[in-house]
Amino acid sequence: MTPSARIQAAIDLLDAIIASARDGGPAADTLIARYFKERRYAGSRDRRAVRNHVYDAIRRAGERPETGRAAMIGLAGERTEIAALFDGSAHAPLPIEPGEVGAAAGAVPGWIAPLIAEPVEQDALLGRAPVDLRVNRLKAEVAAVRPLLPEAEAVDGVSDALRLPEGFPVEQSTAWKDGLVEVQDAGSQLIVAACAARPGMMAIDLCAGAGGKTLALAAAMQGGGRLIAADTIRSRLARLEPRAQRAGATFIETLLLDQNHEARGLERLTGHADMVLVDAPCSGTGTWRRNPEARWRLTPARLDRLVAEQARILDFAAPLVAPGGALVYATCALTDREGRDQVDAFMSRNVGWTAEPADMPVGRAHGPGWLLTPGHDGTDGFFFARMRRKPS
Ligand SMILES: C[S@@+](CC[C@H](N)C(=O)[O-])C[C@H]1O[C@@H](n2cnc3c(N)ncnc32)[C@H](O)[C@@H]1O
Repeated sequence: MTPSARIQAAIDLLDAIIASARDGGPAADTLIARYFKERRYAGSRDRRAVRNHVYDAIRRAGERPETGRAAMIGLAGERTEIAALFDGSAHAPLPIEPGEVGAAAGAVPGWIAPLIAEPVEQDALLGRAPVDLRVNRLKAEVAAVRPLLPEAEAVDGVSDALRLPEGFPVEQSTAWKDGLVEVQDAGSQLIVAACAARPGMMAIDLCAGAGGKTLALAAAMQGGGRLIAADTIRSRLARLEPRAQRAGATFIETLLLDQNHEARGLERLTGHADMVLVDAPCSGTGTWRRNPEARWRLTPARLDRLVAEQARILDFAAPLVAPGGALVYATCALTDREGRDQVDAFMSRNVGWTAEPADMPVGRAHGPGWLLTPGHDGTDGFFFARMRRKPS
């Protein structure tokens, strides 16, 4: 492909990504993979260049652009080498018309900017994310893994974390294939640390998904005790099984819950858990550096629905906790409605709970909980809080 044809390919892809964000379709990565599957003539350098153009244009535009061409013209306004490729040659975009305007630059959609927690550095939400690993203590110590991944660096304040450069193909490494490491953001690892899981505990990961945090809880429990991974989506829980096998975490039980009838499936566990983790569905504000087009999908109505669902999940999670046990609430969102205010509202709806300060070497206190942000901590963005149920 010529450099100009790569720009046109990026424009075509951006059109598909914009429509998909508007209509709730597949993620940008899926669309890019499909696009190149149908265009075998594109070599690896073409793919890399097109992908970079697409993500540069997505990162640059806080609001969802009208068209892919507008998104790329916006980028061209800041990069003359891209502007020069709108040359009208074969397979190239038509020249930029005088007065043709590109998409506006910005980090965050205007409607959500004022809702993001006050200390968050909004520009850093769209930076590039490294590949963080968690050393799986069920199989290895950090010191034993380091020589296997010499490119990896330690992460201050997160004992089992190693950090690799963006895009490092860790899944091709022996350490990953043998289950010595899992890909997991250092911030997620700190949430699991806040759960203070220990061998012999009865722990429930209530929104387990494919089990990223379940596996870390299993390692903290050293395979001893009872660990239940629950979710409402069967396909997500199914992805946990092979990961657990690879990690040697074979004591995990999975529990498929019926959406809106969760309490029924959880009834026999009432009052039994030493720790319940609610890693709630959320706006994903804190992971925009990994999925930058996700900010074009979010709407005020969707945020309202998420906030209501988080409150509902907290309310059916709380009765599971034994007296003296802990409820840990976490989101990868940075709006106060989903974090600080959600926990404050839970505490005012329920008596007999105390918020425990996290006091970690990374992050900062925020209301009843703890905030991690890309700008301040170099992790994905998270809010989490640990609430202790009064002993009986
Ligand atoms: C943020 S994701 C969890 C990520 C996962 N804990 C990890 O570390 O990889 C939120 C999960 O909550 C699940 N979920 C949504 N509504 C739920 C509900 N009512 N009860 C239980 N899980 C729910 C979603 O299916 C999704 O897998």
